[in-house]
Amino acid sequence: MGDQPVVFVTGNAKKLEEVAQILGQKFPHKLVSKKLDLPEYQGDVDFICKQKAKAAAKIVNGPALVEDSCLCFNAMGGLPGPYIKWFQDSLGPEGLHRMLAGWEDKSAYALCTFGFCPSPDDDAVVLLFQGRADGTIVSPRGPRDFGWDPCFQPENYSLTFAEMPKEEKNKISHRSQALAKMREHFCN
Ligand SMILES: O=P(O)(O)OP(=O)(O)OP(=O)(O)OC[C@H]1O[C@@H](n2cnc3c(O)ncnc32)[C@H](O)[C@@H]1O
Ligand SMILES: [Mg+2]
Repeated sequence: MGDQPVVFVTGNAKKLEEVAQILGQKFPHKLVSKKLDLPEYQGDVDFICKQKAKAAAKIVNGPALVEDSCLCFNAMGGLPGPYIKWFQDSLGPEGLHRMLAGWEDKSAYALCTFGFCPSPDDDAVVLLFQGRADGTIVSPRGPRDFGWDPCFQPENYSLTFAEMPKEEKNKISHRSQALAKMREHFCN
């Protein structure tokens, strides 16, 4: 990989903001970002992240980092899962909460998977780092600046992700847990 910078490719400004806040200087490689909407692949999350990371590495023609976030409702066998973006865009946090109206089980988990692809070569091996936060889907509370944060209340907390100070979310979130694993890998 040499001294080439790692390019974090995402079309989501809020994701990028959190990644920068969480990682800070604690990453041994130079990390830059590129705002670009990659295809929304279908399949299980590992497959999606591998495809996404390979596509990104080809676009930037070098080492690339991507991330895919799922929101999984236990009552629905893990759906919407990787398809949450479309549900979030069409229904918003109210609609997501209402989707579970017919179910007693409101539990859910957020899954964040980073995919690191070291090169644009077809046979490049993608590394995955995953973090998970368990919680409950509640009637939305708090600012509306990031996706489904207003309707996700993490386990053992009385505030939704949206109501929490950013530093608090970043201590416990699916994203921070995935990044902790990634840091461990690259710093060892
Ligand atoms: O370009 P990429 O990185 O793919 O960015 P995206 O916005 O398309 O993101 P995903 O494909 O991973 O879809 C995840 C959806 O969940 C939302 N989301 C992701 N992380 C979140 C978080 O921590 N809190 C609230 N909403 C989140 C995000 O806004 C999307 O609507
Ligand atoms: Mg996406």
